[in-house]
Amino acid sequence: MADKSNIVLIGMPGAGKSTLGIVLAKILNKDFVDADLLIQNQSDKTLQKIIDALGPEGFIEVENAVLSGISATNSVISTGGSAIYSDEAMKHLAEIGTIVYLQISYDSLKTRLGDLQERGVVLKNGVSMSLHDLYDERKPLYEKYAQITVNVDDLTITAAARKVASAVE
Ligand SMILES: Nc1ncnc2c1ncn2[C@@H]1O[C@H](COP(=O)(O)OP(=O)(O)OP(=O)(O)O)[C@@H](O)[C@H]1O
Ligand SMILES: O=C(O)C1=C[C@@H](O)[C@@H](O)[C@H](O)C1
Ligand SMILES: [Mg+2]
Repeated sequence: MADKSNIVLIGMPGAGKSTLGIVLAKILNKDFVDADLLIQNQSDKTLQKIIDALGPEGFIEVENAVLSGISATNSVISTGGSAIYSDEAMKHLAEIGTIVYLQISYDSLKTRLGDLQERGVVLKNGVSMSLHDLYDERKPLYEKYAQITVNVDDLTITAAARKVASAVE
């Protein structure tokens, strides 16, 4: 049987998966894996360079392959915001851990993210896609894969990490 000792964080870009993830790992006495850094390591390129070179669909293929190959145990795994576009990867992550959706409102997304173009976000329908379009497109996908949902609007990183820890313990 697969080891389900991992906590896998999903959610909108800027929801705090990376920032909160490491705090959560300390609270839960787990290791920490940032999937974005695995993608960079395995491609030897920055995320933005991969997106620029391969386009959104190409980046999603690379992300799918890297996430599907994760074999971590007893870790908090922070995914990138676009992980939910890869069904194979999400199924693998559900087999090796509990999927926790860090939910934020559209207003929080807007405040956290700033400029979409600067942030290196995957815009599947091209650069004309607004932040609102992105939120509406992704929200049902995060909900589809979530096993536990934790709203982290208006919480500090530490308070949000404690709330997630209580939800999973
Ligand atoms: N609870 C919070 N309160 C205030 N700011 C936050 C909070 N969580 C994250 N931030 C800030 O939002 C920004 C994005 O956070 P972070 O990089 O952790 O997001 P992410 O979910 O990992 O995004 P991505 O999907 O792009 O990897 C950072 O500047 C971070 O400091
Ligand atoms: O939400 C997104 O589209 C992304 C978020 C980042 O974490 C990276 O995975 C990448 O820049 C794409
Ligand atoms: Mg991150």
